[in-house]
Amino acid sequence: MDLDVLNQRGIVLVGAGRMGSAMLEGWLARGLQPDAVHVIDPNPSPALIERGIRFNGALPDDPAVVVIAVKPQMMADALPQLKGFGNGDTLILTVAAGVTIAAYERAFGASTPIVRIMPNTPAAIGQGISAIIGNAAAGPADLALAESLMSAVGQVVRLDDESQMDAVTALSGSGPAYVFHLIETMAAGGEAQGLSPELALQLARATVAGAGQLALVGDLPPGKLRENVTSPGGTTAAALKILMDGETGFPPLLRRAIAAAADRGRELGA
Ligand SMILES: NC(=O)c1ccc[n+]([C@@H]2O[C@H](COP(=O)([O-])OP(=O)(O)OC[C@H]3O[C@@H](n4cnc5c(N)ncnc54)[C@H](O)[C@@H]3O)[C@@H](O)[C@H]2O)c1
Ligand code: PRO
Repeated sequence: MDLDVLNQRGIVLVGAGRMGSAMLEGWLARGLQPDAVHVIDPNPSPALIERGIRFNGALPDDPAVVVIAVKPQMMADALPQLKGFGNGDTLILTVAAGVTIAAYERAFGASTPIVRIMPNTPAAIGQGISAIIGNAAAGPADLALAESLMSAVGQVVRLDDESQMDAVTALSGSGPAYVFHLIETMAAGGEAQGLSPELALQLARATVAGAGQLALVGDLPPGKLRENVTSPGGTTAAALKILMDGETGFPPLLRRAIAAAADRGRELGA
């Protein structure tokens, strides 16, 4: 990633909580200079302060990028102080769920380049995936800069239309939580069969991580990987009969869960 423009002009991060810090860790690891980073956050993390990042101080007049990573519910408090970064050369990036590009254009002005991003927390270890979409004022160089920043912390996909963002949020933005819950519930299932909590958790974690890695790096689609585990008439088939049930299994359950998350995204943006 070419960080020269960020190291020269500076980057402002508004909100350094779980998602803001996860991205910042990835950028620092790839050569972003701590003294080029200006964080606005009323509750700065001591770990970040120790890195030499500037907190809640004077901001550069013309930073290359402003990254907004506050909760959607805090947006009305956070945006007014940033208005001065609008209608210039500063690229506005935002990771907030639900909040639409139109809302940022109202705050910054429609000629401001704005890119909406939906990342996820595996960004903290460089294994995230982010979807990006820009407004009309965001040109190819703006999108390239947004893509370059987010590819420092994982994969990046470009969306065709902002209307896809709530579905993306429901799938990959919130998705790590579903997987962590899968680990919890698989471990609980192992415990119910007599394993100790520690052993059940170790087995569940390694199984989900290993299966995830296999699905990511190999050429085989997940359905084929599933078949490769499933001996006819064997143990896996007995479990999948329950999990793949069209009425009570994963398919209707995850369809409902992802729909609920997407609906909530639409509500947050309304
Ligand atoms: N956590 C995730 O998995 C995830 C994934 C994708 C997108 N997001 C989006 O990222 C954003 C942040 O979520 P999070 O989980 O990091 O939340 P968080 O609560 O961990 O972090 C938010 C941070 O914003 C700070 N803050 C509050 N008001 C502020 C203000 N007026 N100005 C500056 N900073 C302020 C808080 O002190 C906190 O550190 C949300 O909009 C969320 O939709 C989160
Ligand atoms: N975390 C945020 C939320 O729960 C957005 C995606 C993941 O709203």
